[in-house]
Amino acid sequence: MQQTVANTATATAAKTRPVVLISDKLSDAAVQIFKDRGVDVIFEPDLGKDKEALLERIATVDGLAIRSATKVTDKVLEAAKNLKVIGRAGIGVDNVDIPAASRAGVIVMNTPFGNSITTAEHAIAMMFAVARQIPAADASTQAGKWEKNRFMGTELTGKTLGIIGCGNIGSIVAARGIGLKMRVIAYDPFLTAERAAEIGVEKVELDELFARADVLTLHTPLTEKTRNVVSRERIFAMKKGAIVINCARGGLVDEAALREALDQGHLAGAGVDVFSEEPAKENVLFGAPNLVCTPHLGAATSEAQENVALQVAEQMSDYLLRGAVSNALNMPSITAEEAPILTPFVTLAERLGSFAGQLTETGIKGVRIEYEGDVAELNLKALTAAAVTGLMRPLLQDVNMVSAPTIARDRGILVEEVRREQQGAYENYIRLTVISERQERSVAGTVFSDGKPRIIQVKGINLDADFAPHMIYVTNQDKPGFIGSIGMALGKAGVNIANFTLGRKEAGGEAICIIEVDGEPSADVLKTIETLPLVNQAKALNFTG
Ligand SMILES: NC(=O)C1=CN([C@@H]2O[C@H](COP(=O)(O)OP(=O)(O)OC[C@H]3O[C@@H](n4cnc5c(N)ncnc54)[C@H](O)[C@@H]3O)[C@@H](O)[C@H]2O)C=CC1
Ligand SMILES: O=C(O)C(=O)COP(=O)(O)O
Repeated sequence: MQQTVANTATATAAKTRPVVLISDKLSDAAVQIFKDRGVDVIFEPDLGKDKEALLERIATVDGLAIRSATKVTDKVLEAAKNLKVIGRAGIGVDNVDIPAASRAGVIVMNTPFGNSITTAEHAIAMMFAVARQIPAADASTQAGKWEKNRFMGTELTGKTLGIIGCGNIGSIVAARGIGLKMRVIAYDPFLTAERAAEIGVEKVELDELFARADVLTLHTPLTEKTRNVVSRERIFAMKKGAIVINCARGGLVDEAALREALDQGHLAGAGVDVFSEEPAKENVLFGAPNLVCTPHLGAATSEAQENVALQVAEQMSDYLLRGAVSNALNMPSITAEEAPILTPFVTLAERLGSFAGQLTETGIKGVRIEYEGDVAELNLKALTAAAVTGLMRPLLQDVNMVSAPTIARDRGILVEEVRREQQGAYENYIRLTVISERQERSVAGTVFSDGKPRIIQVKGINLDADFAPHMIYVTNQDKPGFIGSIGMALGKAGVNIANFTLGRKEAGGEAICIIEVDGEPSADVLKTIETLPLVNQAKALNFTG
């Protein structure tokens, strides 16, 4: 697909000047860059809010530059007959249906660092605004009330700042918190003990973070794993008088429960920049005591807006005019000449990484990728980047092949690459081993002559399976009755088995079973499998998008 996409873009450039539609409020700096580079621009800053008009305007353009107001749905992508690239001038891409974009052959790029300092500063500003009730005190003072006794605040020095999501923004917030003499604790499954020590935060589990934080601040992307992470139960498990700050995404918090906690005085206040529905003209939170709200202003400084606008215009122009790809979330960064040879191995490496990433729950210390046979002669940088991207993507929504190696390095994740001549029966063989705090887990694959990647080994156990959209990974004991019991359990739950693969260490020993199913298995189905007598573990694996 990479080559097709790249060629299409270059071909367009050869014929006519490509056209980019800007459907959100981007800095004028972007328009200038596009024009200077040879890209025509349609600048309609309010278009993102008008779904019907967007469907119409998107039909013929080559590129779409957006912020968070434009929702790029399946429907929008369907209407976009000529679209090659979507550029997000900012970080979060939860407003873009990336699997749908991939399916449509449209690259999605973002600007992963341009607004992170600004957003971290907003979180800190919100923390002070809430701790000292500044907006309410301001309104009261300007109303001539002089209510000196009404606005008793909270001192932040010595208090515990709990950070959920210690990536780019979270670690800047941590540094600022430490500067304010706060004790900083963080929950982030990708934060290693070494990285935590380096940035001066104490790594804790989620429940402990909720129990200890005086101020809780959120800095994770919105994914299916993070949605509602600040749940009712967790809000009420917080200390009385604690503060919640959300400058990440609205869907991370149970807004109704937060409202109740504020009304009851369980929480002393909250600072909310982002809402489950935006624009938030109405919200259950509005009117709650000591609630400070801003209309998604986290990235709203002229510095940050200039950064992201310039960057997105440069990246999009580079792609549309030269086929060069950077900061793409759904496409490896490789040249058009390399693409046809590398593509099947990039897919294999990314899927092996994703396989391991979906099974890893504790901090990752390192990853070793061994290449044997023909594949060892290729551009291993791209392949390793693809493997690391796959590994981190289950948790880091925004990771891509360009940023993955840097992110891994920043987080102290050691990436080891081993190149070998062919050793066994396979002409090409890639084995990926994840070294986590608790264990080592390896998965290996190959690309057959049909160009399709296959799983051929897990934890040293030979088997043979496709990377299917929905799979169940089971570890079990190799004893009679296992296949029957699992088949019965799935049948009873109405789950259709498309394929079933087994492998074992030795007769009667440790075994692995990979089941391809039609549709995503529910948590209940996985629980049922896990309670079967011979089963040790059952996990869902997903290879869509
Ligand atoms: N309010 C605003 O205007 C802005 C909001 N944002 C939001 O902030 C988010 C974070 O941005 P960055 O720090 O640049 O992203 P990042 O990718 O550098 O960091 C996100 C961190 O969250 C962690 N994480 C992932 N799943 C997790 C989970 N289940 N529990 C705990 N941690 C988890 C990741 O390991 C990672 O370290 C963005 O995705 C975006 O949604 C970003 C910019 C502006
Ligand atoms: O970059 C992000 O993730 C943001 O949330 C910023 O959103 P915005 O560009 O201000 O609509």
